Amino acid sequence: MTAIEVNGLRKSHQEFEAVKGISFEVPEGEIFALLGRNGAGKTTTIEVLAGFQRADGGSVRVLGLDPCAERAAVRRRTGIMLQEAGFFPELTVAQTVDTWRDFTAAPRPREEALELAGLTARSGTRVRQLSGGEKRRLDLALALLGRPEVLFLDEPTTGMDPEARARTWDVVRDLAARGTTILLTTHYLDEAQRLATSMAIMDEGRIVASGGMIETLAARRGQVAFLMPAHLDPGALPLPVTLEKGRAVCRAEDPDLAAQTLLTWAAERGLRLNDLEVRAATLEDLFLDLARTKEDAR
Ligand SMILES: Nc1ncnc2c1ncn2[C@@H]1O[C@H](COP(=O)(O)OP(=O)(O)OP(=O)(O)O)[C@@H](O)[C@H]1O
Repeated sequence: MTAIEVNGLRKSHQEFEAVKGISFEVPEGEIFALLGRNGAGKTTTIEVLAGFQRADGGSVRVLGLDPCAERAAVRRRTGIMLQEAGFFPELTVAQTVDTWRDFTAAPRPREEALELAGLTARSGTRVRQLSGGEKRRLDLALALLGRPEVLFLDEPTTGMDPEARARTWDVVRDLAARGTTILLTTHYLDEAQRLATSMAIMDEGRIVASGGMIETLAARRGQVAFLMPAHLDPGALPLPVTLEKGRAVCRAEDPDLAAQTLLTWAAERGLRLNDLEVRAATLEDLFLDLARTKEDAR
């Protein structure tokens, strides 16, 4: 079943059109990353999906429901973690969770929610004493309280240390494996690449690239990079390279094969290709390519 359907969505803030007719679908149990620079329209899209804002055009469905017309039903079955949470600073973590439990139908036990978010040890700490990353974790605990079928996570790991980030990824993966559909935004491209099964990249309110993560990246060229040997003319190499910050970079559909060609060529000449790196395309490459294409079009 399709858990989230967005069809030609448009949304303006006063005069400014933040979302200009976007469409995508997220099947049940998938992790979908909505990506893009600051101001691309990601949060606006989440706010419409969560029923906080009404679409100006197009349609959205969450679990087959209209988030605006059927707000109560959608709220019961979804969880949301927005960028700015409104907590009461004087309450402890445990008191905050208990307060939210009172407003949640069939909530998880407090200890379970804290455990999932890695906050058990901070249970008695006042919210004002939490670090930024810990506040994000408290947000996650609250978003998970109602055992949501769909979870919206707006920059869930911002401010978290590497360990907390990795732990959050595990929680997200585990929830998806049990059937929860997750739509997340993040500026950490490695995070999106590791977590999401599919993605859409937004720019100025439009989707400029989308698809399955593995398929999208596999269709792009990877690269082989190495320190350019001194006194070697790049034109003499068996494959074309560009020089980027002192490194020779060869873009190739099959980077393993390109590396073999380059290494064999070097060995035959008694040369070493130092600091050799061979890798498939990354989301960061895709982002940079999109930025270059946009720059060239100007
Ligand atoms: N309430 C509002 N009133 C006026 N303009 C708004 C409002 N909310 C958002 N905008 C504008 O709409 C555009 C899209 O904002 P949005 O928050 O959806 O982007 P975003 O992709 O989530 O960005 P970020 O990565 O910075 O969170 C921005 O230019 C923003 O300034």
